[in-house]
Amino acid sequence: MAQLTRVSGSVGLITLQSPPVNALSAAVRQGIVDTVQRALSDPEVKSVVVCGQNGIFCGGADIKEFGTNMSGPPLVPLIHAIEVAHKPVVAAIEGIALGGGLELALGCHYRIAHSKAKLGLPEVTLGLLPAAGGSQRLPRLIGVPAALDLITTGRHITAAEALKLGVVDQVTAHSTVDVAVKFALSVAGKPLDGRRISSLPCPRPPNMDALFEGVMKKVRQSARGAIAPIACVQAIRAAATLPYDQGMERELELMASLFTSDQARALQYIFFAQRAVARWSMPSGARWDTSKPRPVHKAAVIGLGTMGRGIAVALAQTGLSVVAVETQEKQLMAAKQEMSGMLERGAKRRGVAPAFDKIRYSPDIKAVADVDLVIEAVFEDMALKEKVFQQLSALCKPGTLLCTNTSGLDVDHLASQTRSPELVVGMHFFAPAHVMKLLEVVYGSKSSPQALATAMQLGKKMGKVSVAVGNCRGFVGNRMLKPYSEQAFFLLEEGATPELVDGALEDFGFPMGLFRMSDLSGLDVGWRVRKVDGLGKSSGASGQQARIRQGRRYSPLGDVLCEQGRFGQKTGRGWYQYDKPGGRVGRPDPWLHSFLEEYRAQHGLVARRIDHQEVLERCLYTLINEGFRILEDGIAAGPEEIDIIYVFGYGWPRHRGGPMFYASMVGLEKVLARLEFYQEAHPDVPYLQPCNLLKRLVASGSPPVHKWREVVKKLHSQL
Ligand SMILES: CCCCCC/C=C/CC(=O)SCCNC(=O)CCNC(=O)[C@H](O)C(C)(C)COP(=O)(O)OP(=O)(O)OC[C@H]1O[C@@H](n2cnc3c(N)ncnc32)[C@H](O)[C@@H]1OP(=O)(O)O
Repeated sequence: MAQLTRVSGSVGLITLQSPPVNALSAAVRQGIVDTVQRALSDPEVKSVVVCGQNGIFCGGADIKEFGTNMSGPPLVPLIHAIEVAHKPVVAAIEGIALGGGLELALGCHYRIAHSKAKLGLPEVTLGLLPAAGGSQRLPRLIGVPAALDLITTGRHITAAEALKLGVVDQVTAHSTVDVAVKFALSVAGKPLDGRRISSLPCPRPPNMDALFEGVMKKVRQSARGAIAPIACVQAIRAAATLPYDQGMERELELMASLFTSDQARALQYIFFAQRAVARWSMPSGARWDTSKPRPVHKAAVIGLGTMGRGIAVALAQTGLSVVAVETQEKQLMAAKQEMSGMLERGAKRRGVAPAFDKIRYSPDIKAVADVDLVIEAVFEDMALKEKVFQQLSALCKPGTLLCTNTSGLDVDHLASQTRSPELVVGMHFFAPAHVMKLLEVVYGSKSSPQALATAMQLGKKMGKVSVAVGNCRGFVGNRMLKPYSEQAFFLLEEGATPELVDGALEDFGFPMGLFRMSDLSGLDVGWRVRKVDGLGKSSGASGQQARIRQGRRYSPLGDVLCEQGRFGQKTGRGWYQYDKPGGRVGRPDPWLHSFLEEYRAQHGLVARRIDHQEVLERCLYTLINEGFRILEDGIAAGPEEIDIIYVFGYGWPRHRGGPMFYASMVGLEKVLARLEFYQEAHPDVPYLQPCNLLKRLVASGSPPVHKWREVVKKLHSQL
C-alpha cells in the first residue's frame, strides 16, 4: 500500500499507507516497487518524494511478518532501484524512520526530516542487524565510529542529532512534505552521482583494527551472550574493509545467522509482550479499553527514604505537582538536598530545566488534603503502613487514590484500613525508582478498575513499563525470587560456592548472580522479612533437624551471616569480601569458604561436585515453576506479564525472552522432567514439586507460549 500522486506539476509523491506505523509489509513493499516504477517511467515526473501517511514516515520491516512465510518483494533490490534511479528521490521524514524505514531513506538521494522526528536502526534490539543495506550505507555516510554507536545500541536519535551526524541533509519545523517537494523541484535534473551512498567510499578511521577490537570487547561485555550486537560489529567491519557488493553479501550472511535464531525470537517476543501487558485485564473482566483513568494533577509521596525520594523525583519529572511528606525533620532536609541533586542531574541528561518548583516538601501529613493521588513509601512494616493508611483515609479528599509502594505486603489488608478500599492499589517500584523501568501495579480484591487504570496510566506517564498483577505475597517478581534464592542457598549447603552459583547465572546472562546481588542490596533486608515470618534464627543446633523449619527444608546460611554482621557491601563483608564498607568490587572470601566447610560438617552434609547445569536447572526451573503457579492462581493474566517483569525488573537477559518464554524454548517436557528428578532427590522442598498447570500444558502437547493465556483462561473458567 503506497500511493503515487503528482504534486507541484512535476513531483511524484509516494505515500506509504499502512497504519499504525507504515511498516514495510509485503503489500507496502509491493506498493513501493509499483509506484517507484511508475514515477520513474512517467516523463511528466522529474523528481520524487517518499513520505508516510499520518505524519509517520516508516517504522521499518513489519515485525509481525517475521517467522511467517515471508512473501512479496524483498527490500534490498527495492532500495537499490531507488538509489540507481535517474531522477532525484527525496525522503520526507516525519514522526519516525526506524530500521528498514531509515534504510529506505538511506537509499533515497536526499533526506529531509521534521524537527520532531526520531531516527534509528533498532534492529539489534530485535536480535537482528540492519540488513537492507543499512550496515553498509550508514558507515559510508556518517563514518565508522558513529555507525558503530547507532547500530550496536539501536538507539533512536533526534532530527537535530541526525543533522549533526549527517544522516539527514535538512531539518524543518514546517510541513516536511511541502519542504521536501520544493526541494525536489529544485534538484530535478541535477546530477546524482555523489548522492548514491553505496558508491561512496567508506571513510577508514585511523587505528581501525584497534577501534574494532575495542568496540567488539565492549559489546561482548555488555551483550552478556547476545549475538546480534556482535554480528552488527562484524557487518560494519565489512563495510569498512570490503567493496559495497561484497559488504552486502556479508550483511546477508550475518543476517541469515540471526534471522531464525532463538535470540531473535525471544527479543521479538519481548517487543510484543511489552505492548500486550499494556492491554491489561482483571479477573472481573474489567479491561484497559473499558476503564477510564481519573485525571491526576497533584500527587503526594509519604516517606522520603530511598524509594520515596526516587518516586517523588520521577513524578515531578512527568510535570505533576508533588507534595513530598517526611515527618522526621532531619530526614526531610537530607531528602530535599538529595532530591534537588537528582532533579538537576536528570534535567541535565534530558536537556530541560530542573523541576525544583514542582515539589513542595512538608513535615506534616495533613499536606495531602487536596491531592488526587498518594503514594505511600514508608518503611516496609505492616503496622506502620496500616497507621499511615488510616491517616490518609481520614485526611484526603473523597476520591483520592491511595497507593502503597510495597515489595510484597498485603494490599487488601491495607485497603481494609481505609473508608474506600476500591481506591487502593499497590505500586511496586524498583530501586532506584526514578531510573528503573519496571512498575508492578497491584490490584486488590476490592480495587476498582478505575483505580487500576489510573495507576497504570500514571506509570506510563512516568516512563515505566507498568504491569498489572494480582495481590499475593511478593506479587509476581518477589514471589518467584523466593524459590530461586532458596535453591541457591541449598546449593551452597550441598557443595557449591557463591562464585560458582553466580558464575553460572552470569554466564546465562544475568548482570549479577544472586549472591553478588544480595551483597549489593543488603543481606539484612531478607533477614528482617524471615524474622517476621518466624524464620531467620540460626538456632545453633546441628544435624538435619536444624535445617527444617515449618515442616520443610530451610537453609539458615543467610541468617548466620547476618548474625555475624555480614550484611554485604555496606559492611564490607557478605557472600564476598570488599576492600572497605561500601566497597563495590567483591572478591572471593577464604573465610566464607572455611565457614561453608564448617557449616557442612556441623550439619552432617557431604560436599559434592556441582556444575553450572545443575545450578541453572535448580535455580531457574523452580523460579519458572512458581511462575506457572502464579498463572494458575490468576495473579498474572499471562506469561507475558511475568516475562516483562523479569526482563525489566530482575535482570533476566532480554535475549532469552523472560523465564516463561525460556521454558517454552527449553521445552516444557524437559522442565517438568528435571523438576521431577530434583524433587525425587529433595522431597522436603515443596518448590520443586511441579505445578498442575505445567503438567497440564505438557499433557496437552506443550502449546507455544502465545497460546498459554487461553489455556489459563480455560482453567480458570473451569474452577
Ligand atoms: C533476510 C531478511 C532481510 C530483511 C531485511 C529487512 C529488515 C529490516 C529490519 C527492520 O526493519 S526490523 C524493525 C525495525 N523497527 C523497529 O524496531 C520499530 C519497532 N517499533 C517501535 O519502536 C515503536 O512501536 C514505535 C514505532 C516507535 C512506535 O511507538 P509507540 O509507542 O507510538 O506505539 P507502539 O504501541 O509501540 O506501536 C503501535 C503499534 O504498532 C505496532 N508496530 C510498531 N512497529 C511495528 C513494526 N515495525 N512492525 C509491526 N508492527 C509494529 C506495535 O506492535 C503496536 O501494535 P499494537 O497491535 O497496537 O500493539
